[in-house]
Amino acid sequence: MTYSLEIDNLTKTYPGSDFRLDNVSFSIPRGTIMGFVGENGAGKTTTMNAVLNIVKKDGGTIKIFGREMGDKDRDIREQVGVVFDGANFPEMLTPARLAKVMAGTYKQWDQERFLNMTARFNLDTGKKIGRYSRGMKMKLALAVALSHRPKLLILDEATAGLDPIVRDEILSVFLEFIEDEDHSILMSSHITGDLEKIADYITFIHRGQIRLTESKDRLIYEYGIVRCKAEQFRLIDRADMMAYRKRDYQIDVLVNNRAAFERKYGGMVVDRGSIDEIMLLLVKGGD
Ligand SMILES: Nc1ncnc2c1ncn2[C@@H]1O[C@H](COP(=O)(O)OP(=O)(O)OP(=O)(O)O)[C@@H](O)[C@H]1O
Repeated sequence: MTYSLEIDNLTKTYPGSDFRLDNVSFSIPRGTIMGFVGENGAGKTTTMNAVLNIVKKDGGTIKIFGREMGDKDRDIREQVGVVFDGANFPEMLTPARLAKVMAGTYKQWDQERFLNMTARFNLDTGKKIGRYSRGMKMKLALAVALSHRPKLLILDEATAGLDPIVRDEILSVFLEFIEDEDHSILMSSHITGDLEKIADYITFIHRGQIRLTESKDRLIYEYGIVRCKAEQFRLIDRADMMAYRKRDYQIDVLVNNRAAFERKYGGMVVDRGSIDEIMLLLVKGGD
């Protein structure tokens, strides 16, 4: 399998902060979308910033298209499109002017694509960006990111605060983007329903540590949550639990093979878990 992005034992601390990105490792196969989820402050943006060389890593390796990126590697940098929450283009510019600036910045700038994308998103390219709504700014950021012909898109909360109709449009654009099997996406989102729709894999991060990377279909169709009473819980081998969480009247147990679990523990019912529920168990549960 070939990968667009390979992160291996990435570590990062900030001076004066007790947060630590702790040996973060995960990879994104070409042609796929990786959803990146975790609580506020878990380390998603720090990981993405390290990939982009915006923050300097303390240790580990990061390979984009098989190569480590140094400060001078403009060619790799150009192949990475970035959309961060609160994209801030100069407010006085119109998108038409902005496109001229971008055409001077990126060797591969594709003006026709930019015009197609802005038309598709109903963006008035003659209106100052300062007068754009938040959703329009996000769509503009995406149009810009896609117009320098990236192969990897890094999206940090790119659909946050957008209405469901705009989100749906944007998700379709992401799916079209990865139709080219050379293209991949790393996207963080607290809207896990969006990831359930389009991601191929999900990576869960908690307090700077990767808890799990798994295919979304396995998470939805093979993983499961057993909701059991204390006496049932005592019968379950620890090796069969990925995590568990004690609640008022029941204990939720995360298992990675629903069918095998039900065969082994006849009578215990295993529900499908949503990505939110699985995250809660991985984050709040014991194991
Ligand atoms: N420049 C910085 N200096 C010091 N600490 C920082 C800096 N940037 C981030 N942090 C800290 O690093 C931790 C991880 O932050 P990060 O932004 O990576 O989390 P996140 O998972 O993206 O969170 P969110 O979902 O809230 O966006 C937090 O505790 C944050 O306060």
